[in-house]
Amino acid sequence: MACFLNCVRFDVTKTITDKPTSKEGSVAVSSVTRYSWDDVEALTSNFSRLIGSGGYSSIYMARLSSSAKAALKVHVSSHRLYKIFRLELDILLRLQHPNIVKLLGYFDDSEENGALLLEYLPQGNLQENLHSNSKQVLPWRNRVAIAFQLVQAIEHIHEKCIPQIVHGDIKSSNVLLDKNFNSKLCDFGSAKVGFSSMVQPSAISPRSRHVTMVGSPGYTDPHYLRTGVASKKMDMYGFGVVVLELISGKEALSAGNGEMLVHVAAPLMHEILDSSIDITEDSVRGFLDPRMLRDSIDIDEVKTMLGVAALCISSPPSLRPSASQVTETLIQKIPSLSFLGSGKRV
Ligand SMILES: Nc1ncnc2c1ncn2[C@@H]1O[C@H](COP(=O)(O)OP(=O)(O)OP(=O)(O)O)[C@@H](O)[C@H]1O
Repeated sequence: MACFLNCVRFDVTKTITDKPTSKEGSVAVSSVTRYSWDDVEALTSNFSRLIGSGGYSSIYMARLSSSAKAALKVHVSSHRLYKIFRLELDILLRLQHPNIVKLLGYFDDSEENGALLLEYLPQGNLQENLHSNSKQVLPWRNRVAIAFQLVQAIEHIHEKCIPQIVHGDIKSSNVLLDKNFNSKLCDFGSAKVGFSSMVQPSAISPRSRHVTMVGSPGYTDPHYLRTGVASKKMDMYGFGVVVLELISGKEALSAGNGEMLVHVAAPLMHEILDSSIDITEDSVRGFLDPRMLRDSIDIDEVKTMLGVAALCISSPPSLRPSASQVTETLIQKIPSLSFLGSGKRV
């Protein structure tokens, strides 16, 4: 299992189109509209329908026309949080990828108020879809596709953008789903931009021991927590936790007993990475989300996904795979992903 990702090298064609490298300044932003506050009020019918909320923002339903919906993310008004809005705006203006939420427009008073008009994702976030009892159970094929699309979004920001971007907060509530359950990465308010692989958070200075940590409980890379050094590998750690959520249907941090999924999964992760242990079908099935229809699940695909998760959450970070290595592994080991080329519902 040690060479899990490096052993597989075939000449394959990706099933989802990768846009050419987003060279700095080369992405057309002409289709992004700058709105006035009056426009914002009109688009949201005076903020009449709240569809989501986060630590820094409230998200409202907006209508561009009688049929076209959008989502308006209004950042909390403050001088400090304005910087987060600007960061997210500047990043989204440069990003164009089918698995990253699309920016349609924005409002900016250049002081402390900002809002982003985003494409509307009608199925909400992945966390709700996995953990809310009111939602339909996601079939295995959708879960594999969501992981595949998420890692392609990460590959794009890590390896195909100049300057490169670390998202900084990969978690299931930052993965949105469209009507066909295709995934789109959102929330770039914790991102780090403009370095090749590693950066110290700007809040660290020789004089100050104070560090502004980013990340969410259950998803945060322990290496980052120890060192305060953000890197692409912290995104791969968050991705590994999301893959464990997709396989098990368990929350990254249990609301019931406060247990972390990475701890629950640890014994299985050790077995998966230990090439001397032949992992049994029973132990793999024992970890699967019990709500899924078992008959339709290929156990080798589950083993592949578990192997990816195990490497992504492994420490030290240098042993973790890159996003492109994971993409390649999934393409080679999960042939059913080829259906994604058709753009149809799984
Ligand atoms: N484009 C969208 N379409 C539909 N729902 C959305 C959209 N954008 C955000 N949401 C909903 O709002 C929630 C919060 O969005 P987001 O993560 O961008 O906010 P935040 O303030 O940055 O949150 P955080 O506390 O994670 O930093 C999402 O989990 C999702 O449920």
